[in-house]
Amino acid sequence: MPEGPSDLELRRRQFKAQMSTVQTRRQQAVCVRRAYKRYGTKSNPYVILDGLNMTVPKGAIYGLLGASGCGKTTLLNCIVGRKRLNSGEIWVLGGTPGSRGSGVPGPRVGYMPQEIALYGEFTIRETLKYFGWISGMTTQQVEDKLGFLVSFLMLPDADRLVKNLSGGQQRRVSLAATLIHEPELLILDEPTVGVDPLLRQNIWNHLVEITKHGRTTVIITTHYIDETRQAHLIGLMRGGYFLAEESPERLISQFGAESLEDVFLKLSVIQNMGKRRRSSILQGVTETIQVPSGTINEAAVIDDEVGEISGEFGDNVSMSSRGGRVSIAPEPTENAPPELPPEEEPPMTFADYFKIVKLNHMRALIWKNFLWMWRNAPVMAFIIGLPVVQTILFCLSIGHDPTGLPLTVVNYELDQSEVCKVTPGCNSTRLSCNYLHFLKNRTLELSFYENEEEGKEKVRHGKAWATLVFPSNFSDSLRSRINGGRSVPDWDLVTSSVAVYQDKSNENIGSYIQRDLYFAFEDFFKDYLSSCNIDTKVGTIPIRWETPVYGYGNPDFTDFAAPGVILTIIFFLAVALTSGAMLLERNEGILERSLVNGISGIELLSSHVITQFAVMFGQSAMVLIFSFYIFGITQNGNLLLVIILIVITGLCGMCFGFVVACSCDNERSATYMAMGSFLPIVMLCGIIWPIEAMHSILQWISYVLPLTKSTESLRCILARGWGIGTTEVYAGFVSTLIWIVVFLTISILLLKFKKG
Ligand SMILES: Nc1ncnc2c1ncn2[C@@H]1O[C@H](COP(=O)(O)OP(=O)(O)OP(=O)(O)O)[C@@H](O)[C@H]1O
Repeated sequence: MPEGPSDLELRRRQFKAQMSTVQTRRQQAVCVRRAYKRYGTKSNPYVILDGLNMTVPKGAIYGLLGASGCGKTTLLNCIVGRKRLNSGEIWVLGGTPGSRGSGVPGPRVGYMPQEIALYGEFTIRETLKYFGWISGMTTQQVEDKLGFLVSFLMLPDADRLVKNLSGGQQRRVSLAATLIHEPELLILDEPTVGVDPLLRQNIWNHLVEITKHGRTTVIITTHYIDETRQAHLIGLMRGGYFLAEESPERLISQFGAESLEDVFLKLSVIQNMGKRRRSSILQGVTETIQVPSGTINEAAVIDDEVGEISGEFGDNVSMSSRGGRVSIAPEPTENAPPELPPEEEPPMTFADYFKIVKLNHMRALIWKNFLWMWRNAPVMAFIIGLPVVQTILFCLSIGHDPTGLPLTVVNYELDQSEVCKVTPGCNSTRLSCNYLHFLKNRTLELSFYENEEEGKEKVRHGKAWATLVFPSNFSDSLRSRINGGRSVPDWDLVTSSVAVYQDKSNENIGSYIQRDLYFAFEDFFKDYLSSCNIDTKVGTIPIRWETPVYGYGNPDFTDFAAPGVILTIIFFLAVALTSGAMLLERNEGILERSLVNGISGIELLSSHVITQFAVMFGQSAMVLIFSFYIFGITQNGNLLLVIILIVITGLCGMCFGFVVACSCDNERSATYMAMGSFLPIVMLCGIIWPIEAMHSILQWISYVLPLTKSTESLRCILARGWGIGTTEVYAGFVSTLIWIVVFLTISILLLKFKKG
């Protein structure tokens, strides 16, 4: 008894020819017309899609075949709305991908990219939960589907971490994540790579099963050409267009070939010859290898001459069979036609502006981010601990007075081999030694030499920072200078001074030595005057230093630098953390996958802001505790203001991190961008040196940098105890908030428009 038509054959018969109009194209699952896509520049284009037409009827399994690098993934990315065509049209499930109301990208589409695109630190269950949640499923629905997928795809225990699975198992988890929410359109980029033949057959059976009722459509790319025999339609892609778009059986029978591989080979030969010798040879070739009329895209063969590729080929019509125009489309049914998205994008209602985030998306994203942090606890501990380490290093190493600086002394007042000893009293003849005693108290290291040349030699060789030379009658001359009044001879004025030969190559050390010499002299002189019963005030310069209005009598560079350093640490660690997390997400393909599932740029950024806010809060708290309570950095202001300023600076850093991640394609360029911005910002925002000392043009640049105003503001709060009512203080808050808005806007625009 003859066997009846198989299930597959019955399904294929449903795809019947009809005229192609915009309305019929919108009825297809996917319809691509005159797609042109190039990479590279206009002057040096690398054309990937060159007038490609494609028609995928609803309920079909469409096998997309072509050599590696021919542009299959690019085409699929354009279909799911992640890449833009340079010209041409695409309808997906009746709408234009990316337009409002089309539902694409969104849960109507399931996209399995070529790369694994999963978090290695998640278990299979957690992975499916994440993708289920973002598609609007409940946890229970995910659990119900999980069991089926695990057994159908022969996955190991659902609580195994993805990173511990084999490559093939990981691909199957990726497939499960695409199937979990039963989308209307499944786009699978090489799902069967690394899958054993039995499971491959199971996957195909499953695809046949889910497409049976016409609700689900599948586009699948594969390198195993012959497995697409089970597809309803296959498109053979080469050189930027389809050589053929037909049912596999028809192709095989029309070409008299044994396999689809043979068909592809023959079509490729025809295309090559066409390219070499143009259409004139077409006839000969088709005669030789008996190519059936109406099968090949002749436009593809003779493209050089005709120029415009037939817009009708995607409707499964060759130029030679134009009379009998057909297109593959589902048979019109008695039932009402499927509901299509609106042709024009509906205008935004007032309420739409407030529906910028979906709760299920936010929940899934935040849960995923926290789970990632939890699974990477050592990394997170390092990230939270790093600012503390930086703060400790800063407080211990920057701004303190240098100690133990070596000086050489040549004292001609001493007899040969006499040791320099303190000799108290008004008539002391060793006042030089008394002065040197005060110098030693200021932690300078003194070493004595017999003559000036030897002392200077030490300075020249970098062994000492200065040499001091005391004249032989220093004490007597000094006394004469004090007692002589107007009649002091010039000679006594000269010999009562100490000559200093300094190495001033180091500005800071040079200044510290000068300061110590002055201060030590003041102390010595007061001591001397009191031993002579003279009022010590006579020995001071006639300027009285009263208690400072702000700060201390002996200013500390640590206090000056601390506000800028604290804000820089918080800002740049937030940059590193955010850009790192986003680049990881993007480079592993998870970002792309989430965006295809309908996650918006705003949702993605908001979820990162929320999760990393928690991290930043921890970082800020630790920095505050260490700076103010352990190292005692001056804090005269309102602590709440300090906390708010530090937190919004971290937020600003986070937003800059988004810009870095969105504008750089890999970690290396992100590192360059972060470094490239770090150094100028640190130099110009007044942390190291007062802005007033900069070149006037740089001062202007400095004022618009993100950390300048906030550093000044924090300094005013900490050192002066000013409140938010002061211009200098609120300017820091306003400038930081403006930068947050600027960075966020740039990131959202980059996420939206930076597509291929
Ligand atoms: N962003 C890009 N910039 C420049 N060239 C690109 C870019 N993406 C892809 N290409 C190039 O475009 C061509 C088509 O790439 P595509 O990934 O679409 O091929 P494919 O058919 O999917 O290949 P395979 O089967 O190996 O996955 C390749 O030569 C690739 O190098």
